Amino acid sequence: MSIPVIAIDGPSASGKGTIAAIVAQRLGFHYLDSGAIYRVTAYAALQNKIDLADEPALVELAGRLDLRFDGAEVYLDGRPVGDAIRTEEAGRAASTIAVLPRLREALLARQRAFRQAPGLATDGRDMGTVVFPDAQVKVFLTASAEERANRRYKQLIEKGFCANFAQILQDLQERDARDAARSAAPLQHAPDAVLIDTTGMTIEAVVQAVLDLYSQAPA
Ligand SMILES: Nc1ncnc2c1ncn2[C@@H]1O[C@H](COP(=O)(O)OP(=O)(O)OP(=O)(O)O)[C@@H](O)[C@H]1O
Ligand SMILES: Nc1ccn([C@H]2C[C@H](O)[C@@H](COP(=O)(O)O)O2)c(=O)n1
Repeated sequence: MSIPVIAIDGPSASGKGTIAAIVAQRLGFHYLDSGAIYRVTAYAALQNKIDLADEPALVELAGRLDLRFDGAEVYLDGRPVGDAIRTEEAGRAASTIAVLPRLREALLARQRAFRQAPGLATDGRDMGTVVFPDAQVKVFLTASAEERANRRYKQLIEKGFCANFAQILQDLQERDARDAARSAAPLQHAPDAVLIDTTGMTIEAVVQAVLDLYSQAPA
């Protein structure tokens, strides 16, 4: 029997990471924030003065990245990167390199290594379509662009960042458009993923909906 995977994909600030992390905690599963891998790769590229369009250099960098995850913290070369990868600029840089097919391929094994007993809950853009196509539960999580921008605004303010609602809404729409338009593993609602529109839903209600899907999924 294969190790169960709950794959949650969807656009920016739809709540994928929040929901996947809580689901993982409730089930005692491992958790993978695949976006953090793209974010920290872009961060490392900028630190190493690598052009974000230079695919061969990025592939080489991805192969030698020393990454460690501990809860919500990501360590690069043994040092915590903290909120430096959580800004909208870092999200844009991650989305920029994420269009490159050979880079995506170079990051696949790193993501699949998170599939360990007793199970994995993960979030991203291609978790159910490319990285774990045999996932037991596939969810496409979304919410209206305004609601997502509002959630991101509050999240940034809580973290002590400056935030402008109109700018966030524009950034988020641009990032989603780029993620959906690329030819390699685009953001999409795949036919075998259950759509959950979380507009107006509480976090707990969304968590429960995903847990219900898991309990109904064939073993
Ligand atoms: N159903 C919900 N209702 C209200 N707020 C929510 C809900 N789900 C998530 N949030 C809040 O929205 C914010 C964004 O959520 P989160 O970071 O999980 O989104 P994401 O989809 O993983 O974003 P990204 O892909 O850009 O990293 C968080 O502050 C989270 O607490
Ligand atoms: N599976 C994934 C995860 C992330 N990306 C890219 C595209 C996103 O805009 C960017 C940041 O992700 P986030 O942290 O906001 O989830 O990384 C991807 O292409 N595939």
